[in-house]
Amino acid sequence: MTQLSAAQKQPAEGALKATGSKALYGGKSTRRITVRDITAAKERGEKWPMLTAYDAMTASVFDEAGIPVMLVGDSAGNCHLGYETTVPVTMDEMTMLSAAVVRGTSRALIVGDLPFGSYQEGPVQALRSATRLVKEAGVGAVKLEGGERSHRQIELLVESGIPVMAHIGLTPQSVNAMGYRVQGRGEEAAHQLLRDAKAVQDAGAFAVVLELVPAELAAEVTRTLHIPTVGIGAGSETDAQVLVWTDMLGLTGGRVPKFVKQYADLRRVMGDAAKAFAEDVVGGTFPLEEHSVH
Ligand SMILES: Nc1nc(=O)c2c([nH]1)NC[C@@H]1CN(c3ccc(C(=O)N[C@@H](CCC(=O)O)C(=O)O)cc3)CN21
Ligand SMILES: CC(C)C(=O)C(=O)O
Ligand SMILES: [Mg+2]
Repeated sequence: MTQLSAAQKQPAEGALKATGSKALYGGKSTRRITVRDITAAKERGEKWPMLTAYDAMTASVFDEAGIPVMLVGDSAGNCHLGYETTVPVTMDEMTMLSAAVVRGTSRALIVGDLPFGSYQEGPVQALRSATRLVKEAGVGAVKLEGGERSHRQIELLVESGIPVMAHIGLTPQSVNAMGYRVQGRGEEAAHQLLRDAKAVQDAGAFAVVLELVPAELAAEVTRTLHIPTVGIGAGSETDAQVLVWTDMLGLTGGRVPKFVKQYADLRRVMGDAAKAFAEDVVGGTFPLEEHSVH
């Protein structure tokens, strides 16, 4: 591993000065972050990062790096479990993965994604599913897709004491109906997105993901709402940014959406390491005396 520079070991002094010791990223608190901390960050005008995580080990790396919010995304379907889409992911799978991420972290707020089919029947089904993630996995909040169409679900969860992150724009669980297309282009679609954003805020969501919407529209939604917006393919003006961890670290096989920035090439690092191990075994150079017991 290369040595981290001093600048990489801790956030820039400027960032700390601007945000103070309460900052979600770079702040000094070691207790677990809550949705109230997220609300306070919007009041301070602070931007924050979110990453997905699907297992305890990866989550512990991001927790130690100071990532304040982790999403156990149903993107686990295609990024962790080998499905084509997020559609087949079950509550049993999300509960198991979410529990692992909670166990691997001590500081990050963990948000559990409600999978397709676990809340569409109505508010009561949504409450039953969300309760499972809270009680069995220990998540601090849940996320579900849909704006106006999901407002009754959001209302009941919030009334019941479960913080909800909403998700509008491109909603991948509806891939069979909408495809993976940019949402909110054109006047009518832009107005619908604004209505969806207001609906989830009015229903009590503490934050809202905006996926694959024009940057100008995402900026308008961010200015209009008092809850934070979390962008993915939604430009630079949202309060927070989220990426799928296997995309941003170069582990995802195949095509990656164009809004992803790749910060490492783990696929190559891991592939090279596997080949080096295989060559050592075949060539008899592993194990050596130092790896042996007598
Ligand atoms: N690995 C991965 N990363 C993701 O971000 C992700 C998933 N999987 N699975 C669930 C959804 C699906 N997502 C996707 C998938 C594809 C595009 C995509 O191909 N978009 C086109 C733009 C299409 C248009 O212009 O309308 C692109 O070129 O990025 C976008 C989001 C985002 N989510
Ligand atoms: C991309 C984010 C917002 C998501 O819903 C997921 O990873 O499942
Ligand atoms: Mg999701």
